[in-house]
Amino acid sequence: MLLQKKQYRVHGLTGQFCDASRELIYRRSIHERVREEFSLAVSVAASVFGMFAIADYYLLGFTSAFYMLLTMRVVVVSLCLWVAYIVRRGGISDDRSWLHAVPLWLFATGIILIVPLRPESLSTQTTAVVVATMAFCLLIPNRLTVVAAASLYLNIGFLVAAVLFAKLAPIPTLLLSLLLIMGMVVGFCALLRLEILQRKQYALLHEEREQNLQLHQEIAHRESLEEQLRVLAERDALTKLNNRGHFMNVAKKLLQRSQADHVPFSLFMIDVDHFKQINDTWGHSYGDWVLIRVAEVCAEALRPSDVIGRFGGEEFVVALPNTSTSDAQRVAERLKQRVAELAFTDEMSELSLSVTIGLATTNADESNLEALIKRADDMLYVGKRSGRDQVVVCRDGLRQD
Ligand SMILES: Nc1nc2c(ncn2[C@@H]2O[C@H](COP(=O)(O)OP(=O)(O)OP(=O)(O)O)[C@@H](O)[C@H]2O)c(=O)[nH]1
Repeated sequence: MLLQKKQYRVHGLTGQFCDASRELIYRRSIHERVREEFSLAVSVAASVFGMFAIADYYLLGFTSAFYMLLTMRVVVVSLCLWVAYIVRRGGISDDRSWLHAVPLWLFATGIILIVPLRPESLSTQTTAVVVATMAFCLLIPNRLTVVAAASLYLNIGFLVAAVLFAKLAPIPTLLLSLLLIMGMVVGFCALLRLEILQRKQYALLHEEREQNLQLHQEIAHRESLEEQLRVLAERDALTKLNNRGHFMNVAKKLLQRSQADHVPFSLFMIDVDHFKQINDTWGHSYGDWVLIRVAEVCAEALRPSDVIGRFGGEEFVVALPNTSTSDAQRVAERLKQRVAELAFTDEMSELSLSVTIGLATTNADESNLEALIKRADDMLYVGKRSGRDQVVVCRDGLRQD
């Protein structure tokens, strides 16, 4: 934050960002607006400057001084309109920003040149110089240094011309100097304040944007952490199936729903046969891999509404809401078949894998998940004792295989 504040510090005299790269970025961001405003301001000022040819005519008539003034006005107006056109068409790139100064120096020169040709109208011209100084400051956006230099040239040039050609006495010269200085100071301060305010506004907007961005990143990071924590809390690290605790929570809700809807709810326990031998023969990591493959095959063979979890070790549990015993038995047989068909390569190619499944379905008013698991587990035990690789079904406390 401190670093950002430093980036957005504005210089008290130039009204620009102290950080040159920040100033460049700022200028680029307002480039389009400045281009249009500059072009419009120069076009309007050129038209007004040209219109004063009427005043020249009334003061001088068709004299040589009038024609000289007219020529000067035509040159200034044409050049200014040309620059305004260039700016509007192609814009001013950063390396050609001096083009902003050209119309100001042209106007200034034009106004100064009026003094030797119309020295008697000095008071009117003094007003014009003050107005022009203000116009430079207020109508030329974001170019404080350019404007300050051009204003200085206009005012000093005008004062010198007034002394030389209008033969101004020392006291009126002093008064005129004070008036011009006042005009320059007021114009400069107004522009400086405008520049500083604009940059502060820009800095605030950017700081707010950056803070918003950081906030969004923080929220996304927290959401991803929460998701990771949730996965850790609910998933089994090895098989990525629901862990026992999460399975129990979900299965309990499903069982309650089935009871409320008066539909059957089946559950089976799956145990990999002779799994210890797999570990002993190929090692623990191969055993892990077998568990992962069994978990994948089982999960793939189930409906989206069924829920599977790892109960512990090489034992899995499946809840089948709205499923009768006969339907659940078909699913169990299918699972057993899929596991048996699992193909292992290389070192484990000789492995013939089988599972024993104990199946139980709820009685009419049964809502105790633990009791259902116990019955399925009992059937699993029966299956293990009677040769493994089979599905053993229990309904209403009776065994059916
Ligand atoms: N690789 C691996 N082995 C595990 C994991 N959890 C439990 N086991 C092993 O699984 C084996 C289970 O052995 P037993 O309970 O005797 O069962 P079994 O060998 O499958 O025999 P039956 O179930 O009677 O067919 C044990 O050796 C455990 O160490 C695990 O996450 N990874």
